[in-house]
Amino acid sequence: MRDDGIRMGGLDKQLQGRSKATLKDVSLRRIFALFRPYLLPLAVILLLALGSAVLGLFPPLIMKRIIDQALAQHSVPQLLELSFLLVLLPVVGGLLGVWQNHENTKVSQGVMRDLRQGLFANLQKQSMSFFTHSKSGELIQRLTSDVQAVQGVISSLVVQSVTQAVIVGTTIVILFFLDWRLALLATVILPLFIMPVRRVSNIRKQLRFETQKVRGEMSAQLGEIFGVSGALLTRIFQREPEQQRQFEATNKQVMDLELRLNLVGRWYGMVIGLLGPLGTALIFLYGGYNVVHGTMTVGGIVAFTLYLGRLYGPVGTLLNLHVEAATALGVFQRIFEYQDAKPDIVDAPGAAELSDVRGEVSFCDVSFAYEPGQYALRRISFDVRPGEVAAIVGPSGAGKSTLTGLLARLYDPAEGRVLIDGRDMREVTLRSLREQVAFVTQESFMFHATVRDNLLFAKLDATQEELETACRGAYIHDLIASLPEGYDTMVGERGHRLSGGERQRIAIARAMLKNPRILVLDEATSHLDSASEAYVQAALEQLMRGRTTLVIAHRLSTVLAADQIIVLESGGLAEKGTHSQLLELNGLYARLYYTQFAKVREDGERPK
Ligand SMILES: Nc1ncnc2c1ncn2[C@@H]1O[C@H](COP(=O)(O)OP(=O)(O)OP(=O)(O)O)[C@@H](O)[C@H]1O
Repeated sequence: MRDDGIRMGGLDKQLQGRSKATLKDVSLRRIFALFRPYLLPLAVILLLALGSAVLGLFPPLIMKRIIDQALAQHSVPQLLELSFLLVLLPVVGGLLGVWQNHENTKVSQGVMRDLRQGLFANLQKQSMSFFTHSKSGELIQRLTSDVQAVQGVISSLVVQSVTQAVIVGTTIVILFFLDWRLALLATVILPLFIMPVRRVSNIRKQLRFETQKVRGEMSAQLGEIFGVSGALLTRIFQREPEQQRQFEATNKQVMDLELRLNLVGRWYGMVIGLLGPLGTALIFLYGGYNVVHGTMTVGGIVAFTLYLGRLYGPVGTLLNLHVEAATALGVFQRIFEYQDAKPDIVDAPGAAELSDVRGEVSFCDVSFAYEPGQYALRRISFDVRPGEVAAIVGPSGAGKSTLTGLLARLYDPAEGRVLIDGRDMREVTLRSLREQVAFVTQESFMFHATVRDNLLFAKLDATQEELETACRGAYIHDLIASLPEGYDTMVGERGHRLSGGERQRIAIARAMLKNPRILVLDEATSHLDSASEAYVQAALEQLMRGRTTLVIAHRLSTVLAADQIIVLESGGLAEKGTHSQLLELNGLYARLYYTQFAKVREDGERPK
């Protein structure tokens, strides 16, 4: 016990030091607010619990009567009657218990559903920067097992605390009613056990927070390692042993934390366990003395010790509840953290609908930084007229993807404005803006669902005819039709059963279904063979027809066909103009042309 105490003291300090930085106090009011929609079932639960508590008060009194009256008077009818009551009361209590348990589960499951729903809704509102800063495994952990972890506490917090308090209260009254001196003796030892509870609770709260955090890290690790891309990378580089070691380390951390969590409070549990025997011994000593002197009956002592069980048991439970509830606060803290995450890209107050879009895009002095002070784009200005194609070129890391991301308001510029048809994007609703913009990137994500579902993602109410028209336009219909179940064929996670070019063409069909005015394309670099690339190219040409297009260009034909070329370098606008204008300048574009694009020409493409 001493050993635990010493260890706990060290840990206590260590965790308290850390807690200042990481843990805000989670208000109980906020937790109770979760139960507001369930006031009626809660009232039923409390009534049932009170009923059980009151029923539980009778057996010791009945036993007292059996010993002191029925047995003393040798009355068999009285004995039968009282024994029958001794059976009847627990049966009724048991039935109430079953009902209460059912209501409990309904409320706790309801609260958990609400928590998950709220978290999910808030995560859906977050901008892309939230997701680039989080690990998906960790998000899943908070939504699932963190929420699950509060289940036990939800019912204990609400129901147990009240019922146990009622049992303690009524039992103390009865004890004093039976014999005030004995009652005093039985209750004076209680404060001894209450004192350390706060400290134990705090340590457990911190440890629970830590444990869930490490569990979150573990989920994140697993999500990456066993995701298709991660699994592939691991196998190619044969990093299985290292990952095994990393996992072992996290796994051990979880185990150690759980062990510490279990250890803290074990000695305390043992002390609470001593409460009953200690109290009973005192009562038998003092009560027995009174029986010897004829001032108390044997039935009185028996009833008294039975009530003691009803006093010490619930006191122990209440104290433990405090500890358990505090432990759960650590988990609530993690859940609330995500519930409180404020989305940074939201509709401005009074934002208007963007309708009848012509498709004019303007960047006016736009600067952007992912991290404060580190600009990924600096003072970019250009205009693209409706239906025009702007090719964006530049060395790797120049800011091409960042620039296109601003167009769908995945991020907001730090300075300057992005305009569509002369209107600042931030003045229109996100929904109406994003309806007008479609992306086709190199990595075309497919959900693990049928081809049809993946297509319908772009337009939920599209008819089969619309799907087929789009797929024909994207040169993918024949392939889909040849799959075993046609449009109802499942595609694996990330569409891995389809080739890169096929996935891209499905993505193009998806964009066609969406039918936006503005298009953002990230051209495939080299992972497509020439036949596949020809299909993708033809599909893209169909898609671009009549739409304003910003294309991160890697192909010579694209830059040649573009109405203007925007050349980026280290986040700045280096040059802009047509192919021939830029070649004349003999600057960065000319250099790129002779190194990057001329290489493509050697591969068979011919400049016009
Ligand atoms: N989520 C992010 N957080 C922080 N920095 C980022 C993030 N995404 C990109 N960057 C940085 O911003 C700069 C521009 O990146 P961007 O992806 O826009 O370049 P790019 O021109 O598209 O490159 P590439 O042709 O290699 O795809 C780079 O320095 C990059 O490291």
